[in-house]
Amino acid sequence: MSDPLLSVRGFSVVYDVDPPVRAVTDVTLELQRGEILGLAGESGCGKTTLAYGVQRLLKAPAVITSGSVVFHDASGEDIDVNALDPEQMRRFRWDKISMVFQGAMNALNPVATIGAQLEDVFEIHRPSLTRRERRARVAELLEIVRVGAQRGRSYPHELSGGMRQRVMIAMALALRPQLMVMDEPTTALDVLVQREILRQISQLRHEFGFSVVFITHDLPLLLEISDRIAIMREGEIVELDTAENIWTDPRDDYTRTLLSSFPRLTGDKGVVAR
Ligand SMILES: Nc1ncnc2c1ncn2[C@@H]1O[C@H](COP(=O)(O)OP(=O)(O)OP(=O)(O)O)[C@@H](O)[C@H]1O
Repeated sequence: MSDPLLSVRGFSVVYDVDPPVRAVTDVTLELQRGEILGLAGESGCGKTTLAYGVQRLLKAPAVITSGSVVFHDASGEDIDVNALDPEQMRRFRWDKISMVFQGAMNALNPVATIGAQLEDVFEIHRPSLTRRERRARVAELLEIVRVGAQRGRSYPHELSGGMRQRVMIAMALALRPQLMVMDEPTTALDVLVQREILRQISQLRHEFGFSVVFITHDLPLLLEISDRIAIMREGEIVELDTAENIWTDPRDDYTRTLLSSFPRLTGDKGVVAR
């Protein structure tokens, strides 16, 4: 049954430079509640522009030239993202969406403990919580992402890259968003750590019920983790289907070309259980 979280219709973005770059052209897609949607395509095809554009996170020279974005809130309300004023937009982003970037782990403050940084999120965005409640939430989050509550007292440099990226995921989960956008979130990590984190994200979204838009060049990884995959080429979505169908029965020539460029895809499918 269809239960969309986000409906994007006819969405286009142009970078107003000379000559103009049509980065995203007439994209229409529906993201389902609780699903992991992979965005795949070679460098420069417009993945990041699309993912940031629908949250209105792009700055000049980017111009959204057409399209609508509707967020179907868990409360039942439909939010027309284009109609929000800047203050409403800011609150919407914090309450409903979170983002994890490549190298986000390096954005942690080196002179504050992990626990203090997580507590800050609650202090700012959930001011009604008592200190005790904040601490309990932080401990719980650190357990959820398997960093361990006792690590709250550690400074970022005392943790491995994988641990720090888990802390960033904890931070992204803190306010219980309905959508998590992950832009190459694990690219800087070694393959085993990457797998372990992805397996966990997949489990967490079942538990918490959020949807994920997962952006990466790594199509084999997307085939493992995604429910559906959108293949982008030169700003357009050329194919959008279940990971299964993209893997076994790709319809578009470009999808086939992209699949054949990954030698890893000749063997068995990987280990990330969806
Ligand atoms: N600030 C900018 N000014 C002009 N053109 C830009 C700007 N940012 C991106 N572009 C162009 O827009 C197109 C889409 O870029 P985008 O970063 O969205 O692609 P991508 O698929 O996310 O690439 P990557 O995987 O390398 O991040 C590219 O042709 C890029 O050169």
